[in-house]
Amino acid sequence: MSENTTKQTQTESAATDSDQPLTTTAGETAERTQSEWTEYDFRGEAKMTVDDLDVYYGDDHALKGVSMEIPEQSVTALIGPSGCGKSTYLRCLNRMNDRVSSARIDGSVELGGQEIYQDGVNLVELRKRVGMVFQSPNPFPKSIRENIAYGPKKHGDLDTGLLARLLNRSDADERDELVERCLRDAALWDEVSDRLDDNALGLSGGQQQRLCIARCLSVDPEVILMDEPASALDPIATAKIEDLIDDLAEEYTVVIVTHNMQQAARISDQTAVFLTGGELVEYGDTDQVFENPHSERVEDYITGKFG
Ligand SMILES: Nc1ncnc2c1ncn2[C@@H]1O[C@H](COP(=O)(O)OP(=O)(O)OP(=O)(O)O)[C@@H](O)[C@H]1O
Repeated sequence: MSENTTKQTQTESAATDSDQPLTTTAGETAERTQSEWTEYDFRGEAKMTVDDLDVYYGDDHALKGVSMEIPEQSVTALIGPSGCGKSTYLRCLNRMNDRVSSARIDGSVELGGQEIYQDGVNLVELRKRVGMVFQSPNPFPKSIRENIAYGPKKHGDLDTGLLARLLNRSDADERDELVERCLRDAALWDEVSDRLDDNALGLSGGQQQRLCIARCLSVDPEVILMDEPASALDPIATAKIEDLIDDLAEEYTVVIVTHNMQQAARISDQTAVFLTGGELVEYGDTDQVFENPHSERVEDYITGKFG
């Protein structure tokens, strides 16, 4: 890194003032709190800022003091051996762990400068802004069209009824426009445009996963969390999802858990490496993490010496 490179440490990240723009400050190096921590200069502003996050499941301390900033409109990959806490971390970003009765979460997670763990946060609204795509495609057993229209209808985001008529539009026009836009954005339109009323469960696994991404887009999220979205897919379907993720990052902030290091290297802008025990050991530009990791343990993991 050059001398002028912005220095970003966990300590600095923790000190980010929510009243200030969430950008790094050039030329400063705070004392490192973790010897293996990476200096990281990301481009753009932080969409999410995680500060000193601990997660416990009962007595099991699954995540330990994790701090990191997630830059907007980019792909952040989370990698590490099984059980190191990647999914736990991902689920903290839209409070999915709230559903686990044994889970206790300490620390702070901000979305656009707003604390998501404060009292009074509307979880439905939060999960609209921070959507999630799971490992196994899980479309509703409904038509392709209904899969997309369901969320906005539920949230009242479609101009239906009186409002649509005042705008001189029919409910069907509103819905069909949205369905087409989301399917196009998820690179699925050309494959399904002539069978929108077919049951979504009749699609291939890769198509179902792109439909789930289209469904996630239908409520206009800012952040898309993906938990191994291609692990159940064949190489061709995986390549389509990877291309799609690349396109999505032009507009959205994407955070993806993957077991596949080549995939992380191919698609992400920055990579966070978690190691056993729930520690975030290294976080940095993807090329740097894979080609020149600061941490010996991360190097051993990446070169396959363990994990
Ligand atoms: N719902 C839960 N209840 C209790 N313990 C859990 C729960 N979810 C995860 N854990 C524990 O937390 C730790 C981290 O699990 P997590 O699934 O986040 O890891 P991971 O890195 O995503 O693993 P994998 O790559 O195998 O999916 C593990 O010890 C796991 O057993």
